[in-house]
Amino acid sequence: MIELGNVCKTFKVARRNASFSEAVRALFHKEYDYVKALDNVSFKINEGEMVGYIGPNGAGKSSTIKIMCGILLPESGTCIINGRTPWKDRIKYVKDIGVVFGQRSQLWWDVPVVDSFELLRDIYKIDEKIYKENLYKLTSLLNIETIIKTPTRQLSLGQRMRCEIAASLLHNPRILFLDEPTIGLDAVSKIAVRDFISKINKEEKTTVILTTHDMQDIEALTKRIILIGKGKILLDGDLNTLKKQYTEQKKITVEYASGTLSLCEGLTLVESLHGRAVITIDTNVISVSHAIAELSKSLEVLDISVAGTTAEEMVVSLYKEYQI
Ligand SMILES: Nc1ncnc2c1ncn2[C@@H]1O[C@H](COP(=O)(O)OP(=O)(O)OP(=O)(O)O)[C@@H](O)[C@H]1O
Repeated sequence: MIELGNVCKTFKVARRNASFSEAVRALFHKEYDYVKALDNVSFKINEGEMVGYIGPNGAGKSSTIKIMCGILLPESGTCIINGRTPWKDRIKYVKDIGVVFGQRSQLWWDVPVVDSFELLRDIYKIDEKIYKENLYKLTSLLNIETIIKTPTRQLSLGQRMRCEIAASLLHNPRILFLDEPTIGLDAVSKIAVRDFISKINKEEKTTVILTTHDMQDIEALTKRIILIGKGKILLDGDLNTLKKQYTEQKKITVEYASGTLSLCEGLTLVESLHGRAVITIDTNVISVSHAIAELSKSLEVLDISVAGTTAEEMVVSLYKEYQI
């Protein structure tokens, strides 16, 4: 169980001066700005849940993850994870968590990946039998058996990311923090990483907290999302409910043999060409079934498809509404 209560974090940043004279003055008298990265952040995550932690650039996602990992201290608030405060019981606590920062590596750069794994086995004091079992399971599931003998620096991004994920799970952590794990990966690698995350959440009941800007990751993996903006938690809820709530428009594509397109209130034509029309429906004005009935009155319809709301569209609406 993860429980954060009113966590606040402010960074003190030396002010950059625009002019040369100001820069010289700053040598003798430094001025600072204060950036409120987290402003009373509170949430609870149950064991075995997979949660998407989303927000625009600079919202405070990585700062929250760093606090939950125990590598950043908040100035106030509480953070209790599996009964421990991350930055206090460090040695015991790290055995419970696995971390992947998509933009940083936890593998030693110049040595073969398997040597990094061996070092992690020593650091976490993983029992030999468990280590061997996990190494076999993770390398085969992530399809990295042949590449772990290669030094990290010679791996492609997708290969390295799969090795990073294996490294984070060698010690059987109950919680996995993933900060942009699919950043920069091609479509095939993204799907492989997503499938694996989904598998360990379902089969091992590992709690997963995922931050990403890739809404396809969110759509594929999480039921619940927590939205942070300007350091504040703005929303916490079920992805499908939010999708319905935050997107009033649906897109409908009609293919027809004959007739004249006539649009009633709530319908807007996006494009029309050779018996095929794309129309948006404002579901606040007219329901999808009524819209289809109305269109069928004036057209000999061959085929109709309604596109569901994507998480991407929902996020655009959310960011607009919260002005973040
Ligand atoms: N070490 C630091 N020193 C000073 N300011 C920092 C530091 N780390 C983060 N910040 C500031 O805190 C705020 C939150 O940053 P954070 O990295 O948590 O955002 P984020 O949501 O992870 O962003 P992104 O999606 O761009 O990675 C930003 O305004 C950032 O500039």
